[in-house]
Amino acid sequence: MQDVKLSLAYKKPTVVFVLGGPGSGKGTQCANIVQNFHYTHLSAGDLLRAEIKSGSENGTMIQNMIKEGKIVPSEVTIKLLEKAMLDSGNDKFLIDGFPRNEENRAAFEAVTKIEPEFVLFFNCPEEEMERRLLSRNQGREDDNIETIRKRFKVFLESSLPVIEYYKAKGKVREIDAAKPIEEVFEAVKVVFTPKEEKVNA
Ligand SMILES: Nc1ncnc2c1ncn2[C@@H]1O[C@H](COP(=O)(O)OP(=O)(O)OP(=O)(O)O)[C@@H](O)[C@H]1O
Ligand SMILES: Nc1ccn([C@@H]2O[C@H](COP(=O)(O)O)[C@@H](O)[C@H]2O)c(=O)n1
Ligand SMILES: [Mg+2]
Repeated sequence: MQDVKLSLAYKKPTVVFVLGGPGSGKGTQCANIVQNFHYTHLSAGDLLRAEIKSGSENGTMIQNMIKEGKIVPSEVTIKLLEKAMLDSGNDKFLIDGFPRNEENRAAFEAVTKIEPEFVLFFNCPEEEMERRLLSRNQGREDDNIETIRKRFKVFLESSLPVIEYYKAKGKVREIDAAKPIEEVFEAVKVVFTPKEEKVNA
């Protein structure tokens, strides 16, 4: 892992944290951003689910945490993110669903020495997020009403403070995520379009 750290420090990658409640549309919008702005999308949740499937020694622990809507220890998630960043060959990343709590945030900064360029925050009412999750139909073990309620609680208690932390630093770009997918992406595009292009448009 030392090589990974050295390489990431050398390349000074651009990182955008993509945050928002469960079902706010992070993954959906990241897919759109990738097509238009040459970022690599890394979903912390997807990496953890892949780790379970791989039969890793941490698999059972991760599976239990996800079923309970709990946040996996940072050490595990950061190792997966670092490896995925290095394997991608890119130097621009959308890190979706991370940092999820203060421990995630502080550990990522300490280990990688990377500060996010900005934080994209999809703000969406809970009733709308619940509707979306209950009709997602992707076979996720945590898309049931019992776990969804736990995930909402964790979001309010542990993830929102991270967003507040970055707000105080002027790094949050907030998007109204309750609108239809295309309208949300129109607002996202404005955030990713360089200032000089906006002036010339
Ligand atoms: N703006 C939108 N309007 C209506 N449905 C949406 C919108 N954005 C996403 N969806 C749908 O809502 C569901 C959840 O979206 P998505 O998986 O992108 O959310 P997420 O924030 O990544 O969720 P999670 O935190 O659980 O991974 C999907 O079925 C998606 O198609
Ligand atoms: N930083 C993270 C991100 C996710 N998890 C766990 O995965 C679950 C699903 O995450 P999604 O972003 O795909 O919704 C989440 O509820 C956590 O259990 C995590 O531990 N740490
Ligand atoms: Mg997602």
